[in-house]
Amino acid sequence: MKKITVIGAGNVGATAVQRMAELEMGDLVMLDIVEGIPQGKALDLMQSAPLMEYDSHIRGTNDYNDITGSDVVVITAGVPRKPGMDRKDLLKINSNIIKDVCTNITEYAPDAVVIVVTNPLDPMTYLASRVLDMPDNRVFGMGGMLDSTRFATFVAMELGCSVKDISAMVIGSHDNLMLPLPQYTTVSGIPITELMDEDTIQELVDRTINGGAEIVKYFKNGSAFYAPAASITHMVESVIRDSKRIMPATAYLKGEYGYDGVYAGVPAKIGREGVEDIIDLKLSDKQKELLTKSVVNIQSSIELLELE
Ligand SMILES: NC(=O)c1ccc[n+]([C@@H]2O[C@H](COP(=O)([O-])OP(=O)(O)OC[C@H]3O[C@@H](n4cnc5c(N)ncnc54)[C@H](O)[C@@H]3O)[C@@H](O)[C@H]2O)c1
Ligand SMILES: O=C(O)C[C@H](O)C(=O)O
Repeated sequence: MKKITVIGAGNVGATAVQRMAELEMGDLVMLDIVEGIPQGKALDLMQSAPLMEYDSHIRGTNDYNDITGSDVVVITAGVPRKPGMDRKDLLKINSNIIKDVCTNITEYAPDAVVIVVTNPLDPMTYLASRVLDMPDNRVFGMGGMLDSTRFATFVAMELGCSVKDISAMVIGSHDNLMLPLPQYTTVSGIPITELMDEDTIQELVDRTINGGAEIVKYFKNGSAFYAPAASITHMVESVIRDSKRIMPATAYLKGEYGYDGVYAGVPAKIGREGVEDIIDLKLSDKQKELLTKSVVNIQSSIELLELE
């Protein structure tokens, strides 16, 4: 059995653990700073196993000793935004949490592949990679995966077709400057540019960009977690099964798309080693311009990080 740890037993973390247990992806450890919460949620999930028929063991803990030997560690620890806030408003508070969590991962699970989920996603992934002191390919973020599943959902709603035939691609930052790519978003191989007019596509693009805020507005006191947990599960599965699936990931760029030394969302091959390859897509001039804005925005957040 593989060992998967999720740090943060809140909405996203606990839902991801539930999804991964139900798929029997491995034995799971759920760690949180609050005493009792991970233990109680883990026990509750274990008591679902006879009915849902999974043999994954789930341990809830506050002790980093329990993450030793993890193959994958997912970081969901952190504060979610409330209506009226940007993800960027969480930079300071969540930086401190990422530093604490990553210092412990370095000590207790130095061989794991680490997937960052905490917002603001792109600078938090950069920060995690600096604290973790691991090869850059073993640290990446989940953001574009969620944005792409949202885009796919809206395309299916618009066309009245099955979501199963849709493959969507969103790159760039996981914020208002993300870049949904219609020419690489297909229905059974047919680009949506062949199936809808420009105005309709733009409406779906705008809804995707505002997808997180749309949910925050409903909840009032937190953010999305079902689709984020599904996105985490999809990425972790590709690592633990070494499936080498290609999906959007917040990866460390070393010249790809013309950028160096920054984390941003790009299509990547995900396997046992983490990010095993990055696909350099051909973009239109307008898309290149928008990607630059997105990356410059990530860089400006990185500059605000207090790195030793
Ligand atoms: N990247 C994405 O696509 C994406 C999607 C959804 C949510 N998020 C982000 O994920 C984070 C978590 O969201 P949520 O809805 O689960 O929030 P939540 O408040 O439900 O859960 C967060 C958990 O983190 C724990 N925590 C805080 N500090 C900790 C520490 N130092 N060590 C261990 N645990 C700690 C809290 O006790 C809490 O249980 C937020 O920052 C949110 O913005 C990102
Ligand atoms: O919107 C948020 O703050 C949470 C997450 O990044 C999302 O896109 O749902």
